[in-house]
Amino acid sequence: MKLIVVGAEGRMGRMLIRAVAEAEGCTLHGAVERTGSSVLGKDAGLLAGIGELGVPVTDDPLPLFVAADGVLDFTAPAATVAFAELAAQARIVHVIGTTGFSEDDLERLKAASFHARLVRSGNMSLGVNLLAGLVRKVAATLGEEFDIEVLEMHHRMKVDAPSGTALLLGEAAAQGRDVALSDARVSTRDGHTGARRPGDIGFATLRGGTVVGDHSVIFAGPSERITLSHHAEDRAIFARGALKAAQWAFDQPPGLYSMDDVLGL
Ligand SMILES: NC(=O)C1=CN([C@@H]2O[C@H](COP(=O)(O)OP(=O)(O)OC[C@H]3O[C@@H](n4cnc5c(N)ncnc54)[C@H](OP(=O)(O)O)[C@@H]3O)[C@@H](O)[C@H]2O)C=CC1
Ligand SMILES: O=C(O)C1=N[C@H](C(=O)O)C[C@H](O)C1
Repeated sequence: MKLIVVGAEGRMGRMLIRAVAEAEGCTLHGAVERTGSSVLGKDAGLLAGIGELGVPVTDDPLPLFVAADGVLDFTAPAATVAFAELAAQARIVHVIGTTGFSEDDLERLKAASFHARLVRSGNMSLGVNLLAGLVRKVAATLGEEFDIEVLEMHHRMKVDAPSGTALLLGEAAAQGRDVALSDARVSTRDGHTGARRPGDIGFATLRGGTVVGDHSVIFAGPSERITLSHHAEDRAIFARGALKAAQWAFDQPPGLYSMDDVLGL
């Protein structure tokens, strides 16, 4: 499978270049960075620290997209929406790990999925997607006397909050309770907030250091508490999931898919 990595210089971009170069049946077809980036023209393999691959980083995605099978995209919302429109024109697979989308962005991704095969998830790891299933089940089993709080911590460079994973886990809890997350979500508390509303799903965000990604869903009930957690130790887990998603989507019709579809959960 001929794959392009966009956002090649990023933390995930460099990890993805390494993962594609090592994966059986995959080749790195291209590497893209934004116009003005200091790494344009540099070899993608050297950028990723694995030796020359003969793939220079470019800021011109279109010629690459038309001759590729898929694109791995962990960039930023505006960039991803533009790449999805190109993936739709080229009728290829677009694996989207980017987080922090607005409702309008999500509508545009949906439109692109009429022609492209899109797989989008706030977390591409096996562990988090399994955890989401557990959260859904526990939330469906426990009543509203158990308060649900989602706690996350990430490295100091992360730009969006709550994390895509926290929202994915919050969605799972809301599905378990058969409510809309938008009605139950409480993302900020400051000052005299009053008592907690029954049924709220709260989010708390910590940022600092080099933490790859820690998430806990706490079910706090009368005199007892259940905590379900995931700790990401290496970004390789996200890259592995993204590659699996690309290979799975290769045989699918156009559409918007999730990691549940990819993993058969
Ligand atoms: N779903 C998942 O499993 C995971 C999701 N993520 C998400 O992936 C995204 C990226 O994370 P991370 O790698 O840490 O972030 P980085 O900031 O390290 O990397 C993003 C890269 O994308 C580049 N970029 C931005 N806009 C464009 C553009 N228009 N064209 C080409 N390249 C562009 C950035 O360039 P510049 O610096 O010049 O802006 C940067 O090099 C985030 O949204 C994060 O939350 C991260 C890990 C796992
Ligand atoms: O920005 C990150 O680093 C991560 N982003 C994703 C998120 O928003 O949940 C996934 C992972 O936790 C790392």
